[in-house]
Amino acid sequence: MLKAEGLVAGYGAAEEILKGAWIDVEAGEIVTIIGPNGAGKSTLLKAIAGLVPLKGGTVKMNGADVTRQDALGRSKAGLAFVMQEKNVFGTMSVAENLDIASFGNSSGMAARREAIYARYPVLAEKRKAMARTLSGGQRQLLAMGMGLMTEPKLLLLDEPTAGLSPKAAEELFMAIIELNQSGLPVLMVEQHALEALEISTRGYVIVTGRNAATGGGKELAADPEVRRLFLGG
Ligand SMILES: Nc1ncnc2c1ncn2[C@@H]1O[C@H](COP(=O)(O)OP(=O)(O)OP(=O)(O)O)[C@@H](O)[C@H]1O
Repeated sequence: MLKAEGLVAGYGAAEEILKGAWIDVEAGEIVTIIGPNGAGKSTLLKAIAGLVPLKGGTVKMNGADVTRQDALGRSKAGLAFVMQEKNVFGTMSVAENLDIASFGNSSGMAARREAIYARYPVLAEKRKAMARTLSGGQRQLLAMGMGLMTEPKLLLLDEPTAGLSPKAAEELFMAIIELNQSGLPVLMVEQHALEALEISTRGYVIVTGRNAATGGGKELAADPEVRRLFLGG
């Protein structure tokens, strides 16, 4: 489904952050990227989504080369990227946030919004509330709902549980599993590495912009070296 190879990217004149990283996602998978702070995990997701310009490498979606497409083109190709922070418009209502996420594809917008309300009743209850009044977990559901408004083929989530209480984080992981079971593949970056790997079909370890390890989610979560390096033993 997603095949990203040899990605080289960074910010301005500084040393490249991504130095040849690669990621595959197959249909039906949840794939998690873990690694130390500053390894380039978020940059990797942004490079896949077209939000950081690539200096090398290719990104393919379902066999189609989207490397030269900008972020909107990649969204139309089926990629939805949910940022870690500032991922909703705080002074707009829940409904307005969902509608603005339909930018470029307004036909059938109301039906898609209703489908998201059916999936996340809490958003239906709060449809007129300003997004800034939502709890952290509700805000993250709204941000994912905004991604779903584009009818993606692959959902990219950058640290979806960041800043959430343990209970809210667990609920969000459940929401990610449910989304995946409804047929949507997910590629996420997570600081809660162990919990995320436990629900993932596969995982990648990224260190200083390169692939350091890859394997099944549970297998990586149980790997003593991964545990020592990233999970505190
Ligand atoms: N917009 C930016 N401009 C300049 N440098 C940036 C920018 N965004 C990130 N960086 C730098 O790129 C490097 C990799 O950042 P990135 O956020 O991709 O890492 P990460 O693995 O996701 O880290 P963390 O786990 O801490 O979020 C860091 O040194 C960071 O300071």
